[in-house]
Amino acid sequence: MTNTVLLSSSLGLSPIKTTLTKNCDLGIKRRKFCCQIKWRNEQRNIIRAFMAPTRNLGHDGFPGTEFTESSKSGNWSKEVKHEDDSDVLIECRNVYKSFGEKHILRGVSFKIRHGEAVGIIGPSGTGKSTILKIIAGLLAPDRGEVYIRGRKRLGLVGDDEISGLRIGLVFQSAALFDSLTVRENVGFLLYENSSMSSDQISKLVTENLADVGLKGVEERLPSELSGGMKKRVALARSIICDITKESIEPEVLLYDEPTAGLDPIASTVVEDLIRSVHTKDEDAIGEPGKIASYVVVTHQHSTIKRAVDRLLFLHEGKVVWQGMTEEFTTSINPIVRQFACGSLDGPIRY
Ligand SMILES: Nc1ncnc2c1ncn2[C@@H]1O[C@H](COP(=O)(O)OP(=O)(O)OP(=O)(O)O)[C@@H](O)[C@H]1O
Repeated sequence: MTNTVLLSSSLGLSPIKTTLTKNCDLGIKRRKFCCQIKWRNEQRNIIRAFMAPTRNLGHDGFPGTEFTESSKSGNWSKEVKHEDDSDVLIECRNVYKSFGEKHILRGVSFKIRHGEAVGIIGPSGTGKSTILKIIAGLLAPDRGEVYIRGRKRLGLVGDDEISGLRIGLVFQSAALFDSLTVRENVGFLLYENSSMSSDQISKLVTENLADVGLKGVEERLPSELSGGMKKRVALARSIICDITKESIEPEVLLYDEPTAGLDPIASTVVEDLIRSVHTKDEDAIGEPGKIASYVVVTHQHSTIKRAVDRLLFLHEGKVVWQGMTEEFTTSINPIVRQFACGSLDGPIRY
């Protein structure tokens, strides 16, 4: 079984992060808190990936895809036509999620296909991070289903019967372990869960850091890195995998606001990095990326334009619009128009 790299965060995994950070700060070394990590790992995604065959792609990059925006029916969600669904990696079907009295997701449906770079946008508090956690298997929907390569997910990520895809989540904060070096952070799961030697892991860490454009930072502590460098280290940690396994599996990466808090240039670096680890692109050392598909939750226009091809707009618990990135600014959907220009006038109320 292969552990998906799930990174702790201030968002969804606060118990882990809190525990880890506390232990790190107390100077307790990796071996001690690995018991906790191992316990948590059992709840992590342990999913095997099988890459769907490459297909003949249409002009928009997706097989037989056709988008039409129609306001006549009152349904602003795009009609998407596909020849077949054999390349669907993840599907959310009519997903509902409430927290107490707060009904956050109220029938969310969409598909993520092999090779796609998808953005999820929408007003604050509309459930974007929640849907990412549901896709990653960290949260269970109250109603509705999540299908992973056509197989219905039962329960959370620890279920062994879930198979077909490794799903990694890169949280909003880079969430590196404070008292571990960059090398230990990036190689963390391999040190703990693989049969690779320290030398092998060390070499792989250096290669993965090079993939994200970082050199010579292996022995630094996170506190010695800039915000943008931390995000890149987190990205390296999310794409590293055990090379001694028979098949090196592609995976889906979910990014929760990867450029939040970065200056425009650092954002561009991270956006290009997200592109470069995609199988359709090349990483910093000219090799094809390892990520089959990815989903980015973002508020940043630059990230929308630069890092994704297709958008899902979440509002009041539903996908109210979807379309290609270039259609975002020209859409006649009043919700999208208001959001695109940041107007106070329109259907979105704060
Ligand atoms: N574990 C939880 N317990 C209680 N409420 C929660 C929990 N997780 C999320 N929520 C609430 O659900 C709503 C949606 O949260 P979520 O983080 O998914 O929104 P978001 O669209 O990602 O927001 P933002 O764009 O501001 O990051 C919020 O009101 C949040 O407070």
